[in-house]
Amino acid sequence: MRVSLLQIDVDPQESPQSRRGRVAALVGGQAGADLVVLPELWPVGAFAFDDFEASAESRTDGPTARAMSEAARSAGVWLHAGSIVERAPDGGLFNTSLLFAPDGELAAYYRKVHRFGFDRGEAVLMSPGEEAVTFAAADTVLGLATCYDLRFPELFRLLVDGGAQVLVVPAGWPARRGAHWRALAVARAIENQAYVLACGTAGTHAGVEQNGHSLVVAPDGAVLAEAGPGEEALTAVLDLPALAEYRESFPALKDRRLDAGRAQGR
Ligand SMILES: NC(=O)CCC(=O)C(=O)O
Repeated sequence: MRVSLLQIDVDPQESPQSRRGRVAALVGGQAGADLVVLPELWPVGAFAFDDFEASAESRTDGPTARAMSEAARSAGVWLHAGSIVERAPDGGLFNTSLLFAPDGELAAYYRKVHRFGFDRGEAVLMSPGEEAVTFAAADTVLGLATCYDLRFPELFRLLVDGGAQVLVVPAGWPARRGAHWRALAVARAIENQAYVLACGTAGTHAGVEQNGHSLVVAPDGAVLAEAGPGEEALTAVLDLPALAEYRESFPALKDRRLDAGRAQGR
């Protein structure tokens, strides 16, 4: 399975409309990949909180959904189009990832469960998603998560219980916590014996330097590919039969003790 992670530079000088056109062309350049992945909130910037309201769009027929549906169709690829600020029919905002099939259909969407910002930004401007989402695509099962979700291993367990073999994590991760990004992506791969595709943004927006350093991590924690800090297309080949063999030969997931009680204070 050939994957391409497009680590997009979110430059506030570039309009979302212009960036959408540029990203669509970049997706077009990945024809032949089985899955192309984009980062979190790349049309607006994950930290551009002041612009969330104005950039909110429909997940079915907003400008990003339409452009990415057409990009997936013309390249003939599965496209995880990163996330958008979704305006829900009731007016609420969500940080919503979109997965398009090679015919351009919106096959699945995931609303970020863990909102970042504590008492500001996304955490107060957006509503939380309530569901873990897995989806069979490109001859595997994808598990969907977004950025800050990386810090919550229990979400990833739900994805693995749902059959996920490839965990797709679009992000807008700040450079100042780059060490956490790498450690968490590798840990989620090892503990879940799954591939992790962690696709971040590049550049600086809203005064927050982005980490870049998108990662493709194998189920044993080996980093198969890592981007630099700038805009880049990162490619890798995932060996899905080897993943199944690895889970058989090192069956740690089967040793989970879901029956064990909570820790007791003594
Ligand atoms: N966009 C985000 O979710 C940022 C997460 C982050 O900065 C962190 O977990 O650290």
